[in-house]
Amino acid sequence: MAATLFTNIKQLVNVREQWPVLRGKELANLPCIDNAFLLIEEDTIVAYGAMNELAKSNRALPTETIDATGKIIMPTWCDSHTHLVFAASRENEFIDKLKGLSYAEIAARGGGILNSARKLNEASEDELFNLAWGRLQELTQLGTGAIEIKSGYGLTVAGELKMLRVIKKLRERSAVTIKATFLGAHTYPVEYKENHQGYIDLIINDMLPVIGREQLADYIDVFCETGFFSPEETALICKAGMQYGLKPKIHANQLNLSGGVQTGVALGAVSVDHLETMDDAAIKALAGAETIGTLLPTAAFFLRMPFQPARTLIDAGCAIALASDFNPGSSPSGNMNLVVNMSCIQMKMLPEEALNAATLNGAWAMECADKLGSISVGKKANLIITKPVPSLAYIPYSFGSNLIEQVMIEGQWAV
Ligand SMILES: N=CN[C@@H](CCC(=O)O)C(=O)O
Ligand SMILES: [Zn+2]
Repeated sequence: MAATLFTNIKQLVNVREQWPVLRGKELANLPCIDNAFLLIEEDTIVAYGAMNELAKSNRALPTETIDATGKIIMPTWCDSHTHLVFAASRENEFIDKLKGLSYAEIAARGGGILNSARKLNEASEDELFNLAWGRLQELTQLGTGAIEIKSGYGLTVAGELKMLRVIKKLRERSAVTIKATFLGAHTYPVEYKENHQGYIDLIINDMLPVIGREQLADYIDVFCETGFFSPEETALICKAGMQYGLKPKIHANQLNLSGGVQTGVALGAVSVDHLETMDDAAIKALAGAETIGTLLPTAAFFLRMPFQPARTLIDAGCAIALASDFNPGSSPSGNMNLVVNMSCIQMKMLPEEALNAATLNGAWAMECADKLGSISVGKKANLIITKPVPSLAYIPYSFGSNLIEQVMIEGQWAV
């Protein structure tokens, strides 16, 4: 059996025998072992501890020993909110934004999501797969070992199914853990601008039955936002998805107090995501729920919006995850290292809180915490091995540097 032993690890990070979802104060507790060893067999973590316990661990000598002096080893990032499958970048809109147009104004001119939808419907499944595959390889090198990917740039029956089939193929061919989310309710297509119920009927009667039959998605998402889908429409669509076993994960409270958080909580959503615009009622609803609040700071950064109130949410006792929102319109980067940097710098999260939110709570927001998100015996060997670094806090502190030396996904080196 192939085994690898890492020795002399400066710090082994997020080591847990139990891995509950972390909320409030618990987020600041990041268990670590200094001067540690870590043993993996095939694709699985089988032992770890302090170096002085290695002799006692009573294991046969592994086939490979790697000296990790000066380096940190931690679980790979669990990025629980992305739109990784898209046909083309949108840097022209970026220029429009630099010239002063708002996100809503660009959307009203047929840009934004509708622009991506036009291009996606013209692209072939193979083209979309190849583009998404390239992005996934890049993100793996940046330490992402689990990722959620949404549809939502099709907005037609054929387009939405094409996106979900691309995600299915990515899942079949990649060792990265991938979860698929159906986001047919991302916006109203032009032809349904005055006929919202018609598009909702298309989602419920024509898209969901095929998605259910072919098991193309794990989750259902709705962009619950003023000018997009109302809380009532969101609930209707999510309930229809739930009939096919899809659990809700909702775009909520990005641009306005949309009611998305309360709607998501009432539906028992796995997560409500974005949360740039929160009031006391939304914070209270989230704090009292199992639902995870997923913060997407790079989207707030790119759109020059106020950052999510991470401190207030944590102090209120919410469970917080961090994700990239990688998409061509509002977050054209899937770099989770940057997400973690930005969460500390702009949202005042402590390094420990940000690392927990981007690993274990991200895994919970994709319901894969039984296999990923911490260094635990029996979990997958999905590991980030850093370059030599002075301390853990150096990771969010030194923004812009690539501190990752190697990434392991299910026991194999990512190349
Ligand atoms: N807010 C809605 N959806 C995406 C943006 C999509 C786009 O602009 O293409 C988001 O999460 O930010
Ligand atoms: Zn999104």
